[in-house]
Amino acid sequence: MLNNITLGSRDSVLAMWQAEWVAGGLRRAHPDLNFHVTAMKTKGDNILDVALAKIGDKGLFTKELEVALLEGKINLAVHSMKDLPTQLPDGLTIGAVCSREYPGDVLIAKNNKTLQELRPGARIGTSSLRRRAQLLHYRPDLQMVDIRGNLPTRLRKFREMDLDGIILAYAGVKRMGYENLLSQMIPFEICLPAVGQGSIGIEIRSDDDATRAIISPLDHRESRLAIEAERAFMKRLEGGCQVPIGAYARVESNRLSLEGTVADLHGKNAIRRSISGPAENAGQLGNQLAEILIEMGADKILQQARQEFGIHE
Ligand SMILES: NCc1[nH]cc(CCC(=O)O)c1CC(=O)O
Repeated sequence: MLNNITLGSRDSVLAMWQAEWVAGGLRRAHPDLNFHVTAMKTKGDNILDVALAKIGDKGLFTKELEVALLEGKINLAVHSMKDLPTQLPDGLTIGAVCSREYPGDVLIAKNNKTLQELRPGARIGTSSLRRRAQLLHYRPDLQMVDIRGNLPTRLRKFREMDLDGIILAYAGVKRMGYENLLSQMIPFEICLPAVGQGSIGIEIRSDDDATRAIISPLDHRESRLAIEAERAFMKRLEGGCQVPIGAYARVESNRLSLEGTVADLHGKNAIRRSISGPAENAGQLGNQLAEILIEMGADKILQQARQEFGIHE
């Protein structure tokens, strides 16, 4: 009988918040079982001086957890869905996708300015190629500055480097209790989120039916299908989390609508289309939307981005 369950998490404050949130949900669902969170460092946490896109390794924030999972040291791994590569190692699977937080990006800016109000040539901190590409498409005059690190570090750099603003995921800002710092919820028309952004996923061993059953109360069907569509879209485009791809899927009344974009790093070209269909065809819809974008030249934009930033997939 499985009654002591170990959850693995990265050791960042946000990751630990998320893991404790999952543990809390599991404790409410199973008052008779014991859950505890164990933290570990990942490669992405250790290498802080290199731009993320240049490290060029899928699973930067997940691999150590996956090894622990495969070795049986933990029963499940809690991840930000957006950090989880589309291709999981053999023997592992996503056992549950939790109810999604608002998935959009936000601006934290000096004097609470919006993107529109920023001074010409304003310096904006982000290490994400997706944010960079879409923001430059909206405001080509902006100067994008690479800042890495976890949320507290990025906020510190925002102040220390005297940046005009930084772009973050709303979900992280909310979970860390920084909502009072928000200057703008960036409209989806300007910036589509990263695939899976705002959702917490639980990874398990594929053959571990006991853990799968234990976590099933935390699975949220609409979020799971939406993210399945987004991940299929990204997989077809062969993008990791560090390519200029954005996507946002929603499920309403069992219909799924998906919007996706591929943008070049200078903001000159941005291809953006949407698709909708029955929610149970989530994966197929994601794949189809990717095909449409490829037809329009998305693969050329991505190829160029990979060359320019030396991304090795
Ligand atoms: N890139 C790191 C990361 N991974 C997940 C989140 C936010 C939480 C989420 O998407 O669920 C963040 C912070 C950010 O991008 O601002």
